[in-house]
Amino acid sequence: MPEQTVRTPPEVDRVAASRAAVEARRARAELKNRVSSGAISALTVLDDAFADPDGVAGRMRATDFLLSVPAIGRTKLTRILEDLKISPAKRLGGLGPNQRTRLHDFIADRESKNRQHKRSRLIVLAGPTAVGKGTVASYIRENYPDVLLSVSATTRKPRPGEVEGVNYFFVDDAEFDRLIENNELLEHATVHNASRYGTPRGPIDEALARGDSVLLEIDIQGARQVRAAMPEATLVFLLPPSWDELVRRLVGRGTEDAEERERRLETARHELAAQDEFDYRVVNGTVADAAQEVVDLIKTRGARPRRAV
Ligand SMILES: Nc1nc2c(ncn2[C@@H]2O[C@H](COP(=O)(O)OP(=O)(O)O)[C@@H](O)[C@H]2O)c(=O)[nH]1
Ligand SMILES: Nc1ncnc2c1ncn2[C@@H]1O[C@H](COP(=O)(O)OP(=O)(O)O)[C@@H](O)[C@H]1O
Repeated sequence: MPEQTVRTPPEVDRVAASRAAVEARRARAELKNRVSSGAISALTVLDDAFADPDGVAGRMRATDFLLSVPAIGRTKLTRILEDLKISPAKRLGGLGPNQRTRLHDFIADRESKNRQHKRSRLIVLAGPTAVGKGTVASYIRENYPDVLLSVSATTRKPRPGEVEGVNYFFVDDAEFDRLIENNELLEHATVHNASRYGTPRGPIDEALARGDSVLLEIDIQGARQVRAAMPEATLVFLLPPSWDELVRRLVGRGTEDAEERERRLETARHELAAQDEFDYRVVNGTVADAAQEVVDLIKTRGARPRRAV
């Protein structure tokens, strides 16, 4: 029989205590990871800590807690602790009432700003036919690589030079139906009474989860659906400098015959009437200026909607 280690009671207590300490450290590390990955809100952790000072959250040090909050590093930490009048070694459960209030307000304010900040990350660019939506969107894709341009699915046939997966995902009617049935489109519409167009939901959800900005260049029916599905989206309406210039651009593009142009201009009159539903209006005078204005709106995170013109 193997020789057994006989432990005296105090030693048994010590082993158990050290196991418990290791387990508690592991639980605190796990909680820190969940806060830093955004899986759990820092405010929830704080509420838990104050409700149960001896629990996992309550035993967490103020320093470790703050460092797990996204975008707080060592440099900011020192200033924040000073402002909140909390000593670095303090555990959350051991904070006094005033310290609790200050820390709670600080985190609540931060989380509320972050929510606003996320709100303007999804930007919808819409406007009447031939105003230059496609041109401005392409300019943004080429010159502002940190803005992701959503690639729509469409049943229309590719034009010469258009690339699958860059300009559109070209699909047939059956595939478009399948995308709708599987709830894979954030919005979809039949545009100009012709082809169907839709925004794939997956890449947008992934980009927003990463914290990236996404631009959708879609028609007005689509913009309304996005607003209903994601009220936090920012809607931008692109305007022509004048009606005559809009007609010039439509004719100049040369992609529609006279009858189709008339039909589109008739639609454009209705579309222009929808501009007040949008958060911002941007005049497409020059492509570079309009693109810059749209990108500035993406970067003005959390700003309250204002009229650009
Ligand atoms: N609702 C919606 N409209 C889209 C989508 N993708 C493109 N559109 C719109 O469909 C219209 C036709 O686009 P396109 O076929 O490229 O032709 P264009 O009119 O010559 O630019 C434009 O008004 C686009 O804004 C989409 O995913 N959803
Ligand atoms: N700022 C601008 N100034 C002059 N022409 C423009 C401008 N923006 C776009 N265009 C031209 O107007 C036409 C329509 O633009 P397009 O991007 O196809 O419009 P939309 O996608 O809104 O239908 C194109 O020939 C394009 O080159």
